[in-house]
Amino acid sequence: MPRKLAAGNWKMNGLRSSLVEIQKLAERHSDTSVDVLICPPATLIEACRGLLFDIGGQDCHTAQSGAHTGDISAEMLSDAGATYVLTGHSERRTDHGETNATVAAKSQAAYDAGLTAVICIGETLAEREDGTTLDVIDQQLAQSVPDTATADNTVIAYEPVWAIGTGKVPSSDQIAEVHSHIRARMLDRFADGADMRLLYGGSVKGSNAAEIFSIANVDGALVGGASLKADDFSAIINALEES
Ligand SMILES: O=C[C@H](O)COP(=O)(O)O
Repeated sequence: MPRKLAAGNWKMNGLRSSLVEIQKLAERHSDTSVDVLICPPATLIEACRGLLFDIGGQDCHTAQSGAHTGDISAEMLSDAGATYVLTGHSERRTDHGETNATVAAKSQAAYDAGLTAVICIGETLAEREDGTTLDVIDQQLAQSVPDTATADNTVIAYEPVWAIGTGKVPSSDQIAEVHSHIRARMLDRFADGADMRLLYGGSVKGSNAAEIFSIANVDGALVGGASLKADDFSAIINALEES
């Protein structure tokens, strides 16, 4: 059985004053039975050192150093105390034109720096409505997940683009279909595919978390908005612990 993981992506939110939310969460979940990951903005990673939880970056460059103004490398994230990094989040794919090939290169850079990559995939609303969801997922998995992926260095996050920040959540059957499809592809491709953690992301809240965590092959969640406040994220962690 894969280890359960509750991951919070703060996106471009959070000042030093927000660290109190992580401290509160750490106090409440000091004996948690699940893995908890917080991906704050890069400016706060160093300040999170020593906290109870795993800390991750939200993106990294394909190179470890060089003339890339404004970018951050996986090695730098690791040096600041991160152990994970998100790659291929839909906001990076959409806003920054990241292709599957870029996502694979960033994920490989993460592995090379000793980080675990949380590789994000998911269909748009148009693709869902066209009935091409599983084809899109297949292509993203084939092209974004490096051949060097293992259950230790890789987490797959299924985030339907239309469910991110919208309050719209796919039905349990829709999540189950995609997660079982991803599991089958990971089993086909990797010897330890059964242990690779598969997260669902998109409008996860305390009120829907238990239902989502009851779905087969859902090993946790990648949470945006509801990870910003300790009370909200705590309810999701509780639901994962009880699942
Ligand atoms: O990375 C997190 C996802 O984009 C989900 O965001 P959300 O929980 O605000 O919908």
